[in-house]
Amino acid sequence: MLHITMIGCGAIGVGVLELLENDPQLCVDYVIASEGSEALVRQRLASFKQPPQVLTALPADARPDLLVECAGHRAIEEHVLPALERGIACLIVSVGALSEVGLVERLEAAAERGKTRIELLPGAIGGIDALSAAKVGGLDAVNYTGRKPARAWKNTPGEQACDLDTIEQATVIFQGSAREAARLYPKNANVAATLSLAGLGLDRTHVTLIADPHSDENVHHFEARGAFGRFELSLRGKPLLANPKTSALTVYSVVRALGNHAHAISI
Ligand SMILES: NC(=O)C1=CN([C@@H]2O[C@H](COP(=O)(O)OP(=O)(O)OC[C@H]3O[C@@H](n4cnc5c(N)ncnc54)[C@H](O)[C@@H]3O)[C@@H](O)[C@H]2O)C=CC1
Ligand SMILES: O=C([O-])CC(=O)C(=O)O
Repeated sequence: MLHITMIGCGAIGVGVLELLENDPQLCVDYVIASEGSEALVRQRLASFKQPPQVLTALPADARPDLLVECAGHRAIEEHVLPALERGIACLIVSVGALSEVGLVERLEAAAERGKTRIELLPGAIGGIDALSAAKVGGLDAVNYTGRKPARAWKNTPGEQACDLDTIEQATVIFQGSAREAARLYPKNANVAATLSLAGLGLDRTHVTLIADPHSDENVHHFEARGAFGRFELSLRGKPLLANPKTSALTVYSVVRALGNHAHAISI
């Protein structure tokens, strides 16, 4: 059985715990919550048969097989870097955090010192295997378009680009590099950052973001061209009820990745 520590227990975390509850090969022993939110998280987990222990930091003597981050950018600094130094393998869902200058190098150095590994999860997007394989032969262009319901862009610079409450047509709220998208839209830039890391990098991946008042899906579309040929992928993700910014596929991506570590065959 694999012993897991989960960082963050919001929309993704609860979804993952629900799906793992009856898996005999995976056990989440600890959930690490942010300071002050422990009681709320315990309440969220009250209906579980064997709820994980809720703490604000991993105990010094804990030695999980895997640590999975489902929390947000700050948690990488707070929990993932120290865990890597301790030799704990980490799975990261907040891939957008890696667009911060120098963070990739710090994660690599911490994993090397701890003689362990970091796995960046595909989350809300697919085709990352094909894109990173295509990169081996050389890529010429990667263009990504993220289209979400207007309400998903609340509290982002999208509010300055248009009136999200009254737009009647799908409206482009951003066009530029993945680096700029990550800076301006940190909570919506995970897919752009993942495509950049697998493909052409933050400066050469072109991003378009759209607020769509008629959509209730998170639509991720990208096109890649290179020596391998060309492919495009369009993924119409259903948002989670608990957080409309997050696609349900992200939960399944975490469960798949954990299962691949525990089961005899990984796919
Ligand atoms: N790779 C991908 O495709 C996607 C990645 N994400 C990332 O996953 C993260 C979580 O998403 P949701 O569960 O929908 O968000 P959420 O807001 O529902 O839940 C996040 C939870 O993490 C907790 N948290 C925040 N900082 C923490 C810290 N430093 N230590 C411990 N707990 C902390 C919060 O209190 C909250 O309970 C997002 O911030 C986003 O960056 C989200 C969607 C797709
Ligand atoms: O669709 C999602 O779940 C999240 C998303 O767009 C992103 O962070 O890039």
